[in-house]
Amino acid sequence: MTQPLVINQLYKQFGDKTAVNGISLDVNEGEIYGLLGGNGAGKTTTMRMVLGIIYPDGGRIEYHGKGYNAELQQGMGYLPEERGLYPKIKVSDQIKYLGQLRGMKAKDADESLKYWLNRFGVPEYYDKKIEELSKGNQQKMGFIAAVVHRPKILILDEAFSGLDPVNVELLKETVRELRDEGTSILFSTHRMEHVEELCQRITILHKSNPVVQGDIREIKKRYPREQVVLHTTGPVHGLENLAGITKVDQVERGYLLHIADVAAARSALQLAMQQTDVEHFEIMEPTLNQIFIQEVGESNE
Ligand SMILES: Nc1ncnc2c1ncn2[C@@H]1O[C@H](COP(=O)(O)OP(=O)(O)OP(=O)(O)O)[C@@H](O)[C@H]1O
Repeated sequence: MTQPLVINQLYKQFGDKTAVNGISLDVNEGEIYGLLGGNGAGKTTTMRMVLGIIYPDGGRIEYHGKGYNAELQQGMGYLPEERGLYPKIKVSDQIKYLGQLRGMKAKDADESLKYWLNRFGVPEYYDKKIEELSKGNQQKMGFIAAVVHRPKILILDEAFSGLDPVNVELLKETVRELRDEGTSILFSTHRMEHVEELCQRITILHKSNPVVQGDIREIKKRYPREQVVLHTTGPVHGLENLAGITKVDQVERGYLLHIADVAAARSALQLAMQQTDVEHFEIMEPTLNQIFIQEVGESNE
């Protein structure tokens, strides 16, 4: 079976600025693929090339094994980072029109729009103009515009920006459902916790270059474990004097230790057991946030 989306050595230059410098990745059917990077790293440019809005200067994109063709638009959906809907036009007129542009019959577009408005608990927005809605609700309408025609490939650029926590959960659930129905989703965000929850594979871009790529669990194994959680019933004295312990933070139920090596974790555990009962001991995996900051510590622009 051919993959829905394969990007091979994609390259884009604006004047003398290289915006994307040789990115390759592929998205499977029923996958949410994370595209990460600081401001100006090249995420939106990559997405716009996938959508055929701008042309690559080098490299190739294949959709189900074929190059770009106009019909593809019917099978793709896009939620842009900046709001893409017209403020003065009614939600229903606008989204039904977009659905029809992507090959839907007027009746089907109408039914689909009503389904999504109900799904998000806002059927009354059907007759509202975009400018009458709050920023977060405009974002939800943008999401509906991206999925109204049930695209096979969905491009979400900062999909959760401007949403309150309840709406973030609602949208996350919806994105997972679309994935489970087989949609291939390319997902960009600055929020690492969303990536940890939704994506299995990622690419981190830094200054236009892919710097980290692959399965999140495999990526984490490549980074040293530098923190230890130690929960105890009583105090532990002398942790800061052990070799290899670089910092001791007191936390609610014990300590968070910063370690230089695993031997330091072992000696901390031994010391704690000599003095009190140990309730919990864990050598922590690095978080994606820590990996991101390590790789993209320096700003892009
Ligand atoms: N149309 C354009 N003309 C000139 N330069 C551009 C254009 N579009 C993007 N760039 C430049 O290309 C680089 C990558 O921009 P891009 O918007 O892809 O980054 P991004 O990773 O999406 O950033 P952000 O997280 O801030 O949205 C930036 O330096 C940007 O200024």
